Amino acid sequence: MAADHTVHGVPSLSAKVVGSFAYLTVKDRLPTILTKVIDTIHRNKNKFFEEFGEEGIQAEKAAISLLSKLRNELQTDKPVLPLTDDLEDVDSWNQYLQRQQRLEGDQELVSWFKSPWLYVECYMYRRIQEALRLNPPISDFDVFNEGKTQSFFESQQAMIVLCTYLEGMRKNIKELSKSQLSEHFNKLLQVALWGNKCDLSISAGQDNSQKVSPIDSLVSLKPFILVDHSSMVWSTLISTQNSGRTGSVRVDIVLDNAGFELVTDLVLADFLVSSGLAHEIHFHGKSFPWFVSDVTAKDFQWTIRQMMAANHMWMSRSGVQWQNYVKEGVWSYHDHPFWTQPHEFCDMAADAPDLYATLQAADLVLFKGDLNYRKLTGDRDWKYTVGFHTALRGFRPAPLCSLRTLKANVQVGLQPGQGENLSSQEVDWMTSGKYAIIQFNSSLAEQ
Ligand SMILES: O=P(O)(O)OC[C@H]1O[C@](O)(CO)[C@@H](O)[C@@H]1O
Ligand SMILES: [Mn+2]
Repeated sequence: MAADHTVHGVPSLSAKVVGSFAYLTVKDRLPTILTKVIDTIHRNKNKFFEEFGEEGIQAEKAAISLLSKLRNELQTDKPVLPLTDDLEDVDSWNQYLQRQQRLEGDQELVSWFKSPWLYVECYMYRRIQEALRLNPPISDFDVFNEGKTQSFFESQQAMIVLCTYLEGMRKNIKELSKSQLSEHFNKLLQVALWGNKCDLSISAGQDNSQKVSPIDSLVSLKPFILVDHSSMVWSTLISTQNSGRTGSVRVDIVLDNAGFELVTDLVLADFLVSSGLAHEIHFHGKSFPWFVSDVTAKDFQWTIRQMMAANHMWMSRSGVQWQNYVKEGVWSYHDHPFWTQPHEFCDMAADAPDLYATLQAADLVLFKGDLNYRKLTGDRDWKYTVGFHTALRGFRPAPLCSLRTLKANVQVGLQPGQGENLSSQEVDWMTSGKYAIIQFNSSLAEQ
């Protein structure tokens, strides 16, 4: 299926619009990320030496040299180059480049500032991976690991609050009425939503010792949820129970960031299982380090181990419970190369039919975070009032819901005038992470 730069006249967001958020990201934010990656590799020089001797040092130098070259290509708007490493997704990436080239036509080569933002930003993370893959002794080094670990430890206080809430509820969860369950569900759905904001702001403000509860802050955050379809998500879960089906209810969570956000997702998943609303949770993560803080298999396992080892009774008890869920297969972690590719999700059925079929087996799919929203909507310059269903362009493997704080300038499904009002009050409302959506679509028609 062809990616199209303009769908029904709706263009992809791109750095070619000078001054746009895409432009500022490609011009300033991406080179800054690359500089930090280079610095991280350099700071770990001694570790590479200890592990691999002189070969480790050579690999460190060679990787840094490839990344500096990458930064230079980006900053001088050079053509996007084919990948040359041995990962399983190389052909798919190189075919995608050809696809983009066909859309560009003969006149212009695909390049950093001219092509769709979604494509070039994803490509940058894949090139970081290439720089490591081409230098085998350090191929598995996660350049974003330090930040992810730090985010986990900085939000301990908020995690304790969440685990205490969860363990308190677990005791008599089977006796709760439907309306009590629905209240807990709404709270934990919102916690998972705001977990996408940025850890510290929801956890304990600037000061970690000040114990602001992520549960208590939900009330004051409520006005910032621009679209709230949580009742439809609830109805979907309940209807699977009422339909008299014998099979088990399965919820898939397409994860976003490690650290506090992942813990909020695991707390929600635990609630779904322990309440009996779901019987199986499939988590989908990334197969290599991606967009700075996204969850990989290692992060997933590390997080559960850290929880188990925590020096707090309820936190470690939650960790033990989660480890059991994994052992029993009630929870499972999956990755698929498609999640670390640049495709809009409407391409999934054609380009990753196995993954699409996997999602079709779910009763509900939750998509966490901003990047997943950009991929759901194709990262296009949609009008605010266009329906979510329209923007999904046929992507409907199962009833789905996006839980996302706004960090990029794409938003659909707003009320007439809502977007314009926000724009007149706050220029950066779409990118600051202050606003959020719980946006649902079930298969057949516009909501
Ligand atoms: O982790 P999230 O919520 O997907 O956020 C990452 C987002 O941040 C950005 O870098 C923009 O701020 C986007 O490229 C990306 O969509
Ligand atoms: Mn992310």
